[in-house]
Amino acid sequence: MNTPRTSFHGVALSESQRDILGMIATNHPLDDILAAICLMLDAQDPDTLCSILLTDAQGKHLLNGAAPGLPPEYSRAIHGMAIGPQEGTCGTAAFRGELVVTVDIAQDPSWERFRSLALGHNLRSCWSLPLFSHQGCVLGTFALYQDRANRPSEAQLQRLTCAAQLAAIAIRHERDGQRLEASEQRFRSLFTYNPNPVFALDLAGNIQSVNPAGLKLKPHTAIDFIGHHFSHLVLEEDLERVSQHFSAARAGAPQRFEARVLDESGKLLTMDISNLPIMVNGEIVGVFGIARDISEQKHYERQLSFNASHDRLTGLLNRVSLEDRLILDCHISRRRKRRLAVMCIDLDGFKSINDSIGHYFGDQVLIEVAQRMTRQVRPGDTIVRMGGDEFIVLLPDLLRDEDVVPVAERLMASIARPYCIQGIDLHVSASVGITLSDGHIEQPMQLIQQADMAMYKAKQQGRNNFQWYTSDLNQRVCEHASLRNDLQKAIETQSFRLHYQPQIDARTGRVVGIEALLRWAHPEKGFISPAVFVPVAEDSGQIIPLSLWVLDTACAQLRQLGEQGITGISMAVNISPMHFQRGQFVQCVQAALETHGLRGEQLELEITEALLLHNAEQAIDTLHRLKALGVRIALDDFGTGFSSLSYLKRLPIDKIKIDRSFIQEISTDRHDAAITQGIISMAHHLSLTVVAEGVETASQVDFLTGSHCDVFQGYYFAKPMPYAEIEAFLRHPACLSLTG
Ligand SMILES: Nc1nc2c(ncn2[C@@H]2O[C@H](COP(=O)(O)O[C@H]3[C@@H](O)[C@H](n4cnc5c(=O)[nH]c(N)nc54)O[C@@H]3COP(=O)(O)O)[C@@H](O)[C@H]2O)c(=O)[nH]1
Repeated sequence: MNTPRTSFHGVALSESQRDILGMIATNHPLDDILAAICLMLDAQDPDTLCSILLTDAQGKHLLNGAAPGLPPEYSRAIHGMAIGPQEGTCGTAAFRGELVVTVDIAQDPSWERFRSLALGHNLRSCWSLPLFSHQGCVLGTFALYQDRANRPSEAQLQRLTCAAQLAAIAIRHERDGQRLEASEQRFRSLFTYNPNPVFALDLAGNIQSVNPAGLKLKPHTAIDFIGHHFSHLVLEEDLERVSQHFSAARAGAPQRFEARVLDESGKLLTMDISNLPIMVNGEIVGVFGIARDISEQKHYERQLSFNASHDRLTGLLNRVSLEDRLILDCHISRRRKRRLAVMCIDLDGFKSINDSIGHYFGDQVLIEVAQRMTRQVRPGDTIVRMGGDEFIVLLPDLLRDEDVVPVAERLMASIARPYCIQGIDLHVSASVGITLSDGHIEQPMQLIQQADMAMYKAKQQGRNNFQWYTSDLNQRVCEHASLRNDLQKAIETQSFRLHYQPQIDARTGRVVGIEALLRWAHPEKGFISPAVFVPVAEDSGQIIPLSLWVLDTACAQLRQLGEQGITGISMAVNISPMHFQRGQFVQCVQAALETHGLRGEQLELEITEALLLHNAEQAIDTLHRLKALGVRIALDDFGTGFSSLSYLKRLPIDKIKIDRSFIQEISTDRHDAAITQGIISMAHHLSLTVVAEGVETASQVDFLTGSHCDVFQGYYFAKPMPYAEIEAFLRHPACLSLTG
């Protein structure tokens, strides 16, 4: 080896060391530093030649680091040598992780692959130390070669160790720098490309940096962000809470919370914010604020919760919200020592709107009803749509019980005003049930039941009125419910019968018609009057199947009478307003006539004025269609309803039936007598036949005959009777006595 020999000088070494450390500190390229270390060592010990090899990225091979004294051809040849148990001195040292001394390359079995190469360059001995990272990974090797078989002296080993340490420091420094740079780049990417706004705040809460997504919040004032306090971004109402979270994060506890900010356009955004402490060398130096815009999500959440608690059609609260509101209102009235009124409001005549002109019109009426009601109550009051046409109103702050009356009256009056929908005038009214409480009630929902019972009473009282809850109502409502159940069973088992009552011509005394009257023999309670169960069936809708059965049976038995040779009489059937108002009513009548082979004139439908209360135009149209079938129409219970004469002349009817209440006192009460005579005379002017109902005495017959009444019906002639009896009765058509 022809390298100059110089003696070892400790001082010189430490100076060179300082130089090299300086190079490291000033971030010289690693190649230069490693070469300088080698040159330093080569200069110190001319007997040796240095080589620094570095592990590749996979840690499997050694690559040239620096070896300025070694023949380049040799360095090139060993570049990429494997790390392994028998891979020359360096490959083996890297593999074992310890100093490996090869005294004689010519003899060493691990030099098999490179022996001739080494010997050809006059390299005979090699001593190699592995270089380690902080984590104990092998970074490379530092080796000394000599041109003779030899082992290292103590001083040489010291120099080797010292130089290897310097090389390790340089390599670590460079790798740490690379790692730091990579980590910084990764962090910067996370910051820059984060789709959510990210703010770095100092400990005082001033914005130090903001990413592009954050800048978008207020693009025109972006520059103003930096150095400003985060409070400029936050909505004032949320500021105190946000500051508390910031302080907690600054104290080391990561925070997550929601807050509202205003964007550039003044739009209010709801943000899901994370506040994370920024930790540097174990010290908190600031806080990251990472915000995610959840405005849309919040919007949907609000919508979902609104839908869950509100009625879609009217926007009022729905049934789900009722109990909570009621509990709250009980609490309010207890605390303020006020009265709580609960009103149950059910619309009268609403079903017929739905049934006759369709749900669109029904919906529009409900929307309008909700708006009108809302205008009649105070902001602290509650209106709930229970479903269908039923509403609950809660008034939690009444001074006295009677204060509910004007509210109920206002509500009823506002509901009763006509509804003009697509040019069609519609009318509904309201039946209102009221209950009162001081808020001290264990089960507040009982108040709803009480108001409901009172509302039912209002319905029974003729609708369009309000009624108070009283304790005896409970009993009646229970009876009503049980009657409804029994009715259902009776409908299913067809347990009804029809009785027939004759109608007598006043001039001839002959039977000109019979009226079908429904009869129900309850299995336990015995005979129940239709005056009791028909209204229940009307309320529950059970009247429809019942009415259909009556129509069909009456037609079938009239046909049967005809087959027995009993002809020339008509069959009168009572028609419920609910059935009449159904869209299919005319078709039902036509079908019954066809099924039983009857002519229209053989059937007489008895309707009441209640039919005309809601949508009279529609009712008149239906009557015309029935008349077109030949069917005759009688106006029943005349004199008890509103008996509007203007309507009467427009109605396509054939008869009026004077109500029994007038006939009863006809001989003794001159007012009833006068009214009856007036009705008869007016009806005749309109070319209508007059039937007197409930004729019981000869004097009544005399008076009515003298007043030119056309037809009589009543116990004086015959009570309603079953089919077999009416058949026998009609088989012997003797003229009935028309005088006492
Ligand atoms: N929708 C339907 N309503 C019906 C049907 N069947 C009957 N009803 C209605 O029920 C009410 C009570 O009827 P009812 O108990 O049958 O009473 C009728 C007669 O029995 C009774 N009547 C007849 N003559 C006399 C009498 O001289 N005195 C007296 N005290 N009562 C008498 O009057 C009732 C007949 O009423 P009307 O129908 O008005 O002619 C009643 O409102 C029935 O309409 C049905 O199938 N469907």
